[in-house]
Amino acid sequence: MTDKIGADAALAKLTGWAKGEGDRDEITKTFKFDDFKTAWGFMSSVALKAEQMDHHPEWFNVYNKVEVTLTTHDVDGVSPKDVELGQFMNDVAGKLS
Ligand SMILES: C[C@H](O)[C@H](O)[C@H]1CNC2=NC(N)=NC(=O)C2=N1
Repeated sequence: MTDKIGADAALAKLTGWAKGEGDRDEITKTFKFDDFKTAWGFMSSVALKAEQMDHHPEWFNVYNKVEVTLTTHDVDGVSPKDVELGQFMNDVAGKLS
């Protein structure tokens, strides 16, 4: 079981993320890449990490853009798992950009 830390605590640790616009305790970021192939590579890397963690993003992809929302259903809010996955996404995107 993981702890709920809340969006503000997560945002203090993550570059470029923001509070989601929904009613839930969630964080969001839009990643932009050169093209669809690169966006898909990002999503593939993140998907493998998400499976390893048993922690899955909500995301929406159009061409080179991937809009991501992270929250933890098990605690009904943002947890350290969201920080870990969000940081992983930042790291992968940094290598692809
Ligand atoms: C049973 C399984 O461990 C859970 O449903 C996992 C799967 N992926 C998950 N992903 C996210 N984002 N939050 C969860 O609480 C969650 N729980």
